[in-house]
Amino acid sequence: MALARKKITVVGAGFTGATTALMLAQKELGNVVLLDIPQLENPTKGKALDMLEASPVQGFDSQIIGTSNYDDAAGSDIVIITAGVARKPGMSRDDLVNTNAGIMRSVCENVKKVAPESIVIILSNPVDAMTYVAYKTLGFPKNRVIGQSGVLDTARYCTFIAQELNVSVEDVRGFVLGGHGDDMVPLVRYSNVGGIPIDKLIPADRIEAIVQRTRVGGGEIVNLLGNGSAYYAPAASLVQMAEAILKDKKRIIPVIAYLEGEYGYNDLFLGVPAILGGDGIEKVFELELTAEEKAALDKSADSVRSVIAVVNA
Ligand SMILES: NC(=O)C1=CN([C@@H]2O[C@H](COP(=O)(O)OP(=O)(O)OC[C@H]3O[C@@H](n4cnc5c(N)ncnc54)[C@H](O)[C@@H]3O)[C@@H](O)[C@H]2O)C=CC1
Ligand SMILES: O=C([O-])CC(=O)C(=O)O
Repeated sequence: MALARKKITVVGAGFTGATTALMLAQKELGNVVLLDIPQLENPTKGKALDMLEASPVQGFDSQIIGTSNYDDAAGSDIVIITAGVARKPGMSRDDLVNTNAGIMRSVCENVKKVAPESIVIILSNPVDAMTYVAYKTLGFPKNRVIGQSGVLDTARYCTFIAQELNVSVEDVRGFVLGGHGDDMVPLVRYSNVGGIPIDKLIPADRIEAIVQRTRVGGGEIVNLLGNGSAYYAPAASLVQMAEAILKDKKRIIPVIAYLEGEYGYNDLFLGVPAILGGDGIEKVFELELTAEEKAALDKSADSVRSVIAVVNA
């Protein structure tokens, strides 16, 4: 019996969605369906065909199709949602909430019909609140609705640490807790380079500068691009999450998870370290935090709660 390839649908064929589709195919994680609105059906088909035509050169055998028809997404193992508007200089992610909540609801109404068994990963901003909207609309169990922020925020943090020390990014470990906003919480105490705690390697004022740069890392790219937001590192982050699930790798990755009592929060989606495997979020880790770290996390949780209040109004 032939083993079937996995099927991954990427909703939203803009900068992040298209980049994600190509990276998924290059890694041969499955066949890819790239889906956008009917008005953009031809450009979406064109992007998908262009990617497919890279496959003989790069030697990957994943199929990629472009569509605006949810029937093509039927039976997807993973659905990645990037649909929505991106911010421009001068805007915060939270300014996108009303527009993107409407888009998220309509996308999820379709996803739950055609791919009721899928694991859904949300990228659209403000992502903690959009993951909440997706969860409420989909009605899927909490382990199958996951938001992306921590992989990206941690990647930025690790990039800056590696740059500071002029060492390989491969040896930098750390993670960022909390919401995907300017009060996210890079956890310095749990960060190391080659096993050496970073406070033994980098002076306190430079660590603080790295933490601050990480917090506004998305805005730094928005200001440089001028008309949109980051997409290469966000796409790479989505692909790492999809790979962990599709290969049941059981990686420990920071993800936006639904919390029911963890860290003292309820009915809230927030970035926390978790095991990501074949069942989606398989376990959330509740770390011991100092009073200062917990206060920072509370502040971040409050920000997310205030955006969720807007979508619940
Ligand atoms: N969570 C995170 O770490 C990150 C989140 N983002 C967010 O991801 C979202 C997408 O960003 P980009 O790809 O750069 O934007 P983009 O504007 O390039 O692409 C968005 C795409 O969504 C499509 N779309 C809109 N409504 C749709 C619907 N109902 N169904 C299907 N497709 C629909 C648009 O036609 C467009 O092609 C934004 O909200 C952005 O803020 C971006 C980077 C990182
Ligand atoms: O900054 C933005 O608007 C996009 C995003 O979430 C990021 O790059 O972290």
